Amino acid sequence: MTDFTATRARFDLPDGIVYLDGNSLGPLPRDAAHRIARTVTDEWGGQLITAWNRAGWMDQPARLGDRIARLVGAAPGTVVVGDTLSLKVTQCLAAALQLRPDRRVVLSDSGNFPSDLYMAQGLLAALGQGHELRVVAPEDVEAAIGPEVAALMLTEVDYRTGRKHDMAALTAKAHDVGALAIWDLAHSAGALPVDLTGTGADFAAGCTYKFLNGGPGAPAFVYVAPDHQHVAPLLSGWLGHEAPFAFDPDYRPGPGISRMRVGTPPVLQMAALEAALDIFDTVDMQALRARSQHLGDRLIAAVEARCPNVTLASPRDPEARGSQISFRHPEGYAVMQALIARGVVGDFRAPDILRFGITPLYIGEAEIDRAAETLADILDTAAWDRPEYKHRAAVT
Ligand SMILES: Cc1ncc(COP(=O)(O)O)c(C=O)c1O
Ligand SMILES: Nc1c(O)cccc1C(=O)C[C@H](N)C(=O)O
Repeated sequence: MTDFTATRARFDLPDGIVYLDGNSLGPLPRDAAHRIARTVTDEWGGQLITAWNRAGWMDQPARLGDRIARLVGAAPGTVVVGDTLSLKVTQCLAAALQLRPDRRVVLSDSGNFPSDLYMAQGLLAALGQGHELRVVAPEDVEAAIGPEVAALMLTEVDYRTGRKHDMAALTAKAHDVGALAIWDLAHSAGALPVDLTGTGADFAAGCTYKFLNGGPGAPAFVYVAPDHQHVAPLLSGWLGHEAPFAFDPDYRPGPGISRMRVGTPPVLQMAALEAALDIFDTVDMQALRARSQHLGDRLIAAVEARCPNVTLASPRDPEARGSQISFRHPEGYAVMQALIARGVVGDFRAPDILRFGITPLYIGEAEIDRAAETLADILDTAAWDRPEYKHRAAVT
């Protein structure tokens, strides 16, 4: 059982706001400010350099990794936090290619987040071994998994539509042809149950500032299946070294997942993430999923009943989507600005997608209903049709 009234009380949300953008940046856990203040004042201020040992800063990436491991169905010692998701995906891809030296194709899909594709392009070019990044439509991925594929590199939940891949089936298909599977869990971790061990995923990475609520700039996490932890890391930074404080000029990878560390961990961000993960300690991910599906269905039903000019962009089947609902409208950007002006915060993704994150830890039926009613009113009255709502900001 999960008490969602209790989890709601653990977030500091502005009054009057319906926050449906936790799929991009989670809100502030109430304990985070206090936890960061304590890290700043008692640890940084009071303990200075000794805090790396006394306050446990140096081991925090592994401790937080183990806490995230529980949420993504991974064993202790298989997850570590640090760096950004773009970098962690790159490390995963490099490791997978090292394990499949005779193959030259990396298979991904057009629903993947562009940064993953960009990083793959950069890595493959730098390797200079003639690898091809093959990008197919999401629905064509399964058929495209063939014996030439070294690695399947996918984001489980599409950032635009919320469409969810079948991680177990695609990983199994990849393994059938001798390929490895890398999963980006940016829109999965903290949003729905993930079973990295059970699906046999080879590598995975995710960010902690979305559904996990670790705050802007919170570090990413990376998962390496136990069988692959012997691979030499692409980014051979000193904190992934076997003995960082030996200051040996030659790199020797550290044991297990520790070799996926690169450099100095973000101590203040980790303090915030720790506070966010405390909330997840009280959460049953199956209960979270059930409530997310119910709230998503409710939003779809309310919007479709009242807003004939928007079309559903997410799968109608709750099992086939993650924890966001997207709709299309030709004036989506202006409509979203009008919604935000009325306190309903979602976001927009080009060319025409209105995105609403469904986050049961702090969103309930009342917020879903208010969002749908506000959207209907904005569309009925064309309240979006104002120049100030059409002017695009740098960050959308
Ligand atoms: C699916 C996905 N992958 C990768 C990224 C990039 O993450 P980062 O900016 O932390 O590198 C994002 C979001 O920014 C994302 O949604
Ligand atoms: N990481 C972000 C940022 O630094 C600024 C604005 C947005 C983001 C995001 O995470 C976007 C997100 N990946 C998305 O799904 O669109």
